[in-house]
Amino acid sequence: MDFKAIEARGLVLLGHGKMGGALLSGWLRQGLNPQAVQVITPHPSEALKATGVRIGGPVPSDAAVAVVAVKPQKMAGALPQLAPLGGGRTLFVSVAAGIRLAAYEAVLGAGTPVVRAMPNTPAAIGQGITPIIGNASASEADLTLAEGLLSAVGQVVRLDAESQMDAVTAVSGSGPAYVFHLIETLAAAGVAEGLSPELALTLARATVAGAGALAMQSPDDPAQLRINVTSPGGTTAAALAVLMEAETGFPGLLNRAVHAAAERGRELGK
Ligand SMILES: NC(=O)C1=CN([C@@H]2O[C@H](COP(=O)(O)OP(=O)(O)OC[C@H]3O[C@@H](n4cnc5c(N)ncnc54)[C@H](OP(=O)(O)O)[C@@H]3O)[C@@H](O)[C@H]2O)C=CC1
Ligand SMILES: O=C(O)[C@@H]1CCC=N1
Repeated sequence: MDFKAIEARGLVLLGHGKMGGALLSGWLRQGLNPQAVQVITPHPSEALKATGVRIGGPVPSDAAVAVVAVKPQKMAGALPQLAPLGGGRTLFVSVAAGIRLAAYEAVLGAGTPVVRAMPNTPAAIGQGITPIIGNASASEADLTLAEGLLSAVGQVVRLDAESQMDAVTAVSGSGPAYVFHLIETLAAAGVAEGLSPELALTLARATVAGAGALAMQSPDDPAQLRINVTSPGGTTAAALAVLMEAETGFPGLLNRAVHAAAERGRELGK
C-alpha cells in the first residue's frame, strides 16, 4: 500500500485494543509513518507509546481516515469524539460488530462516507481477511481507499449488502477464536492420550498451521484434502466418523456456533 495520501492528512484511530492494535501493527509494519497516526484511547499502553504515533490531543480537522475500533457497547460514548470530522472529507472505517451504517450517519451526519469492515486478528501478521461494505455516501474512491488500507493487512472482499455483515462476522471475524480453540482442544486430547502438554501443543499448532497453509495453496478443495488424509479403514476414518456426525459432530456444532455469533451481531445492532 502507498500510504502517501493518508500520511498527507493523517489517520485517526479510535480505540487501541486487540483489533485496533492488530491493525495498527500491520500498518506500521507495512511502512505507515507513525507520525501520521493519532490514537485516541483511554489507557495507552507502553507498547503503543513506543511506536511513535501521536496519542490523544485535538482531533485533526481534515484527517483522511478515521478508524473506529471500540466495542459496540462503548460506541455511543466514544463516537461523538469524532463528530467534528463528520460530514466532510474524512472517510470513516468502523470495525465494530453489529453497529449499522445508519447508526454512524446518525452521529456523524448523513453525508459522511462510512465503510463497515470486519477484519480479524491475523491482520497483525498480514494474514487477515476483511469483508467491507460502504454507505450511500461512500464513493468508489472511498471504497478503494478502505480496500487499500485493509489489504495492507491481508485480503479484502467487498460485500453486496450490509445484511451479510453479521454472517461474515460470525465466520471470519470471530473465526480465528474457533481455530485457536481447536488447537487448544486438539492438544488437550493429545495429552489425554498420554503425550506431554508441550509436545501435544507443538503438534496441534503445527498441524493447524500446516493444514491452513495447504488449504490456501493447494488446487484441491478442503473436502479433497480431507479425503487425501483418510485411508479407508484407517485412523482418520475412525476420527471422522465421530467428527462428521451431523448433530454431535462439527456440522451441527459449527452451525449452532456460527448462528449464535450472527444472532449476537444482530442484537448488538439494535
Ligand atoms: N477482537 C477481534 O478479533 C475483533 C474485533 N472487532 C471489533 O473491534 C472492536 C474492538 O474490539 P477489541 O479490540 O476486541 O476490544 P478491546 O476492548 O480490546 O478494544 C477496545 C478499545 O477501545 C478503547 N476505548 C474504550 N472506550 C473508548 C473511548 N471512549 N474512546 C476511545 N477508545 C475507547 C478501549 O480502551 P480501554 O480498554 O483502555 O478501556 C480499548 O483500547 C469491537 O467493536 C469489535 O466488534 C472486529 C473484528 C475482530
Ligand atoms: O467477539 C466480537 O464481538 C468481535 C467481533 C468479531 C471478533 N470479535
